[in-house]
Amino acid sequence: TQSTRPQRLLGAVQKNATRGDPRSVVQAIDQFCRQKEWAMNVGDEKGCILDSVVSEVNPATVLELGTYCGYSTVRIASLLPPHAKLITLEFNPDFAAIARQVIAWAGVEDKVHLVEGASGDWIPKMTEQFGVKTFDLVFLDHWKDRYLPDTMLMEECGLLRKGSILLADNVICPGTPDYLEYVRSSLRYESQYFKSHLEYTKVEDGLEKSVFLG
Ligand SMILES: O=C(NCCCOCn1ccc2cnccc21)c1cc(-c2ccc(F)cc2)cc(O)c1O
Ligand SMILES: [Mg+2]
Repeated sequence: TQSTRPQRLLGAVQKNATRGDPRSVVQAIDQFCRQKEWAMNVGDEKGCILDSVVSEVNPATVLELGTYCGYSTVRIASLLPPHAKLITLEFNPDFAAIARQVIAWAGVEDKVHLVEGASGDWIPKMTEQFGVKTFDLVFLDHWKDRYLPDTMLMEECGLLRKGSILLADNVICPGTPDYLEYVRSSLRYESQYFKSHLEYTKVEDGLEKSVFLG
């Protein structure tokens, strides 16, 4: 039977990356996606912007919406302080199964809690299920038409505090126009656009960083 792209990506990690070395896992995935098959990881160019935001925020609690194969999960987890927690949500069970193995290969499983399900169902349960009061950083990288409703849901559930950072991928390509309009016009957010490119291509894309003002 045919393998899937995530399965082939995992194979490239197991072949080319060193167990327990998150940076080598990131490099192996980027090499696979540049040389073999494109895949929707945040990628190396936007990944550097992600790294700088994570390092600046130095978060104790992180929520990632959209795990896919775990590329950004590994990038973020490798930069977290010792007792920090990263909760990552993945809707597709096949993607989640691959991501668990990529995360384990990188040796960051102790910092990561991968949850399978839909953001609309899980966001209201974050506090009771994981004991998280608020998130210091949220990385939005799931269905592009869910960025806005889920941001409003996080506000309603009290998961954002004064200073919480939202970092959104793909605000240009595929695009999240309603989300961009909201965070850029709302008096409750201070937003900044980081111009970049769609992973592994020359197409414009970028990350939007928005600080919740409370
Ligand atoms: O679609 C994308 N990502 C989302 C995956 C599903 O996410 C579903 N999903 C994951 C948790 C989760 C929780 N609740 C609901 C849905 C939930 C995505 C797409 C592209 C892209 C750009 C140009 C193209 F020509 C084709 C594709 C690039 C990206 O960087 C992306 O991130
Ligand atoms: Mg993305």
